[in-house]
Amino acid sequence: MDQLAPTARYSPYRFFSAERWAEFRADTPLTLTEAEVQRLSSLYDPIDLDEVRHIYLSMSRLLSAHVESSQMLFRQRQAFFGAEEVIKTPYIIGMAGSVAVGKSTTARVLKELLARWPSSPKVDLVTTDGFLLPNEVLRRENLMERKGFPDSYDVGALLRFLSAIKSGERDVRAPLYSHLTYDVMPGEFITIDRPDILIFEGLNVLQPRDLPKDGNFVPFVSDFFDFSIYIDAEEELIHSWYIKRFMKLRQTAFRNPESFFHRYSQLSEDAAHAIAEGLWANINLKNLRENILPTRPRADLILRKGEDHRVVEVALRKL
Ligand SMILES: Nc1ncnc2c1ncn2[C@@H]1O[C@H](COP(=O)(O)OP(=O)(O)O)[C@@H](O)[C@H]1O
Ligand SMILES: CC(C)(COP(=O)(O)O)[C@@H](O)C(=O)NCCC(=O)O
Repeated sequence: MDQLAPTARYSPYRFFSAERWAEFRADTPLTLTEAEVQRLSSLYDPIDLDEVRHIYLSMSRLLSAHVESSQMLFRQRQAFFGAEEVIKTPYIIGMAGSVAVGKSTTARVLKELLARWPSSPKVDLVTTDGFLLPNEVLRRENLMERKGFPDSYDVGALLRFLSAIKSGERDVRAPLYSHLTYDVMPGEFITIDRPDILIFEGLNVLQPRDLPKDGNFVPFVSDFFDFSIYIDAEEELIHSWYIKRFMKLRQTAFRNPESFFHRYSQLSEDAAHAIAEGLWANINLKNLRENILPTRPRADLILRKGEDHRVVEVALRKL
């Protein structure tokens, strides 16, 4: 597929090799140990301390500057409004990218790094899978083959959640999803209580939608973001990561009789491989091409991963 760097003369981005990007770390201290990084990395998306040092510390330093400037703006607005109350709301970082590109690991590592800034901000992480419609509804609406597509989410609930967070509400609940049952978990929630920073991660978080003709306010999910990150890689690489992960899961998580995919652990290697290829081609690749990749140019920062899951190029939107 395409390279990140554009052929067109104007691009809203500046592009950096991983080596160049690493230099922007400056004096940002490394606050994670190898053991902590291993705990945060998922079995299927390896990351090591070197990658944290080279890619994540510069990212942490950049985000620190952005968060600080938004806090300064908040104080100035407070001074501007005088006696009027101004509510301090969480700084929201949106994170998008394909299935199997490694969003969860990036989000978890980033969360830990941000929480270890000297100011010790409260950082929370929410994934959008909890906002998927329950399988019962997806089946009824013939959407099981579209799990992860924009129409498989309860977009209203998602927007209500972000709107409550941005209004500074306390104890806002987000529903949870289980990869074991392949379904949302009825009655299970994570409660978000006015964090300083919220990382909001999911396939479609940069998705726009049709604008209502009547001029009423219908927000995009990304309207609530202060900063957005897209995790990118060549289509063929993500494909291979998805298949490898599926084949590993077959020997681990799918062995659990309660796993939705348990039957695939009983199949021959070839038959399971064919199932994984089908899921990739019919659901995840389609979703990547139709809905996810088109949102890439909306991100403030793009991390492009290479062969061994390492970031090889970074694109940062010019201000
Ligand atoms: N069928 C599954 N069983 C167990 N865990 C899974 C399954 N599918 C995905 N996961 C885990 O769920 C998380 C999210 O996966 P995914 O949506 O593909 O995004 P990403 O790979 O970008 O983090 C990952 O940590 C992944 O390892
Ligand atoms: C649950 C997901 C839709 C990801 O959801 P997200 O947190 O990005 O909203 C995805 O991991 C998934 O399970 N996709 C369905 C196709 C498949 O089984 O690969």
